[in-house]
Amino acid sequence: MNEYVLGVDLGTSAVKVSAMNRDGEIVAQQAFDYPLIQAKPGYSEQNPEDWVSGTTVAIVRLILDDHIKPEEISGISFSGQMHGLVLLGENNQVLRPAILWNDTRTAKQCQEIKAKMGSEFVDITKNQPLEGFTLPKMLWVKENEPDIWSQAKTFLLPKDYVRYRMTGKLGMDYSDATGTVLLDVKNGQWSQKICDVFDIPMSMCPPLMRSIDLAGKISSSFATFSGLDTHTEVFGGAADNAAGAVGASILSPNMVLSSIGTSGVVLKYEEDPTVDYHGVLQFEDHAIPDSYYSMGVTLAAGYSLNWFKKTFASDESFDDMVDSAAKSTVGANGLLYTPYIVGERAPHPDADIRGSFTGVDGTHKKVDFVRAVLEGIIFSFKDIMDIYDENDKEFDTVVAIGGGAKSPLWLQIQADIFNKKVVSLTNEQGPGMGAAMIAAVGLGWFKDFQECAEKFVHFGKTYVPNPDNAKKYDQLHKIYAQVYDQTKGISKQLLAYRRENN
Ligand SMILES: Nc1ncnc2c1ncn2[C@@H]1O[C@H](COP(=O)(O)OP(=O)(O)O)[C@@H](O)[C@H]1O
Ligand SMILES: O=C(CO)[C@@H](O)[C@H](O)COP(=O)(O)O
Repeated sequence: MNEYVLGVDLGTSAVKVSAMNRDGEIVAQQAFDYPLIQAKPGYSEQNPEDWVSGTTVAIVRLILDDHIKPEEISGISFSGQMHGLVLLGENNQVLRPAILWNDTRTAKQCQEIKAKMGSEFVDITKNQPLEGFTLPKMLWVKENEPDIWSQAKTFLLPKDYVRYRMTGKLGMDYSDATGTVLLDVKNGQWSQKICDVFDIPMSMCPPLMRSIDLAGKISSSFATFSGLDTHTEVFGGAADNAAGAVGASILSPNMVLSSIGTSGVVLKYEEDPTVDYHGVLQFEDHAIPDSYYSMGVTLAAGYSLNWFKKTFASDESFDDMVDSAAKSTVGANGLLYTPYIVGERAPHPDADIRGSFTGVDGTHKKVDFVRAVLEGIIFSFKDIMDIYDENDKEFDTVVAIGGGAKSPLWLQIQADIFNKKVVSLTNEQGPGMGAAMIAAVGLGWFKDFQECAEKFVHFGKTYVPNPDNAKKYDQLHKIYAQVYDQTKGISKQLLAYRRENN
């Protein structure tokens, strides 16, 4: 009999479910898109029911179209978009749309956290309070929607809600729990102190588990709904970036992950829990027991490209639009783009900054704009890599994952801007692969992630920096790095104008 694990990658644009066998081969994949609700500038929400139905449809298609037999699915695990607040009431019903990681409405609540707790907050959570994180979102609901807050009994993160609907069991894994900034990271427990200061009942915090822990089995109601079998074991899973790092075999400090999904992430495996990036980078529990990672996030990486395509190139395919950038030059003929179109997180935590094209010239063509967008996103990653350089963190290999890693041109741009070799995977689905690996290790198919990665992770082409291009990009990055300071005042004024006139 065949045996499979399913890796559920609950992204921001879509859910992708991969079925993998014991030899680490992807035997089938299905995806289902869902919308983002952006009612006001800075707002970003999704309906948790869309995640559940999207995941169910993808699983049903694996069973009906790809002929994966339910009795052959031994385990399921998850990679989940981080930080999104799902509030549940008395009967675990969803109380309002989920407020997502890229929603930046909580500047006031972040200030309140800083004012009330100062550096003690960073000591406990290993992170600064930033708009995207879960605690500020809870405080926003408490302040702005007191009727909803008064009904709230539990909070979950996106993939935890899907897991709950599959198993009937509430829980959250440590890698995602760090991103709530309610976790006392050193002690591996919800922080009583933070709950007390902000008057959040500890009872709202779900039980904690490790990524590889068994959360439960498929419930009979979800089995009826999806066609799955009730023997299938469901494991905790991880934050998408932790799962992506596992799926890209980032298992030692000499390797760095570059992920272009809706967001962009530069991530480094950390062995030492006392490392201090002064809150400029995030610091999280890993999916691998007793280990950590640091990362910097560009809020609008793939999102910038989606926005550009939707707005200026809706008649072209994604591949054609991205490939057209080869007709421009290194540096897009002197055009720079900053990807701050929904605000930014690292290295400029600023909800009010907005994007820009700088140097627009009468000779520029659409291909220059496409190229500037691709390059600007990677310049923002370079800003984060420079923080590792400043902290004497050495690494020699960058592994690229996410939808953006589908483009060979963009992978070469990464190698040239980072001036480091960039390795792709044979399949760009790092988070989905990581989710499947978590289930495989949870089931005991492998003794640890290292052994599992040897079977599951397959590196593809290596992109080596072109020295001439690297030199030009170094010069351009120095110009790019000035744009944030030069545009932040203007961005604030424009945002105030929009708020007054919307
Ligand atoms: N052919 C392509 N070439 C380069 N980038 C692409 C291509 N297709 C999609 N993308 C980018 O990939 C992003 C989606 O990546 P994905 O990892 O699936 O995101 P998420 O997990 O956030 O849903 C899109 O925002 C888009 O910008
Ligand atoms: O906020 C973060 C990490 O802190 C994001 O990386 C989200 O986890 C969403 O990821 P994608 O949908 O872009 O994969």
